[in-house]
Amino acid sequence: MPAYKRILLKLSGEALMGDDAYGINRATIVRMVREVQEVTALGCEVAVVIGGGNIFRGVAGGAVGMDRATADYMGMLATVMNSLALADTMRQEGMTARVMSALSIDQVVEPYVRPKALQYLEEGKVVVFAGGTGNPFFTTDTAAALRGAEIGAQIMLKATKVDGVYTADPKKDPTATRYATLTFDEAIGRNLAVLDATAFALCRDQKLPIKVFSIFKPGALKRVVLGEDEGTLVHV
Ligand SMILES: Nc1ncnc2c1ncn2[C@@H]1O[C@H](COP(=O)(O)OP(=O)(O)OP(=O)(O)O)[C@@H](O)[C@H]1O
Ligand SMILES: O=c1ccn([C@@H]2O[C@H](COP(=O)(O)O)[C@@H](O)[C@H]2O)c(=O)[nH]1
Repeated sequence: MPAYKRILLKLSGEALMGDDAYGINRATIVRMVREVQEVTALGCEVAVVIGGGNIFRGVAGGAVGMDRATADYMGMLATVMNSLALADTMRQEGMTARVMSALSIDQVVEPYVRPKALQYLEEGKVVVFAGGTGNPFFTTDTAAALRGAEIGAQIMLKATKVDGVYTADPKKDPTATRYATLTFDEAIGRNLAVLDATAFALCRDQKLPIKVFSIFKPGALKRVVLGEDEGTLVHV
């Protein structure tokens, strides 16, 4: 039995590169989709937000010298590309997925309409929310928190490149240690940058817990959904 009826899963865009330098690695996206399929098979309703870090970030090197808002819109378009790739891979794996975008690109993708998203979830379809929040100066972590709250998800799951929340960035500080649990106020107060502060604050205010775990660990998503000990829980 899944521990949650409905989840919002935030997938790392950057992880989609696999061992490549850029873009979408085929084997990696298929592996991610199969992990999602495992939890839909448990009867869990799944909504997904995927980042754009494998293609473009408004604050990264490729955007140097650009107007920030323009660069951010490019980043949001990158998330639309990743979302389309994800939904197409789901289709190939026998799943039914719908992409809904916060940015209006009618020829390419359906617009985000909350009641329609809720209907899809109730029908057992996976909903992929594309285009972030639709606003510059935000991130897909904040989009995940926002959509998670809107759809009444019981938890936001951040599947990322590290296996939890650490006392400092474990990629920069090898002495950092992992928390099993911590509060939103601790995460914000200690400037723990595994999610941005806006996302932490929104989840705190909406009482939407977050689980951070590794996207690279086979079976980790299923273990989280089954309520087993995996990653770090951030709570009120
Ligand atoms: N205190 C911390 N604990 C854990 N990770 C941290 C911490 N501080 C910084 N990080 C870094 O945050 C990263 C995860 O956040 P980020 O949103 O950038 O990645 P992502 O999940 O790949 O997102 P995207 O979808 O944008 O590509 C980790 O890879 C880790 O290096
Ligand atoms: O609501 C949003 C979401 C994202 N962006 C821009 O897209 C890129 C990619 O998203 P990541 O969360 O970093 O994967 C981000 O760097 C922003 O430039 C945005 O503007 N608004």
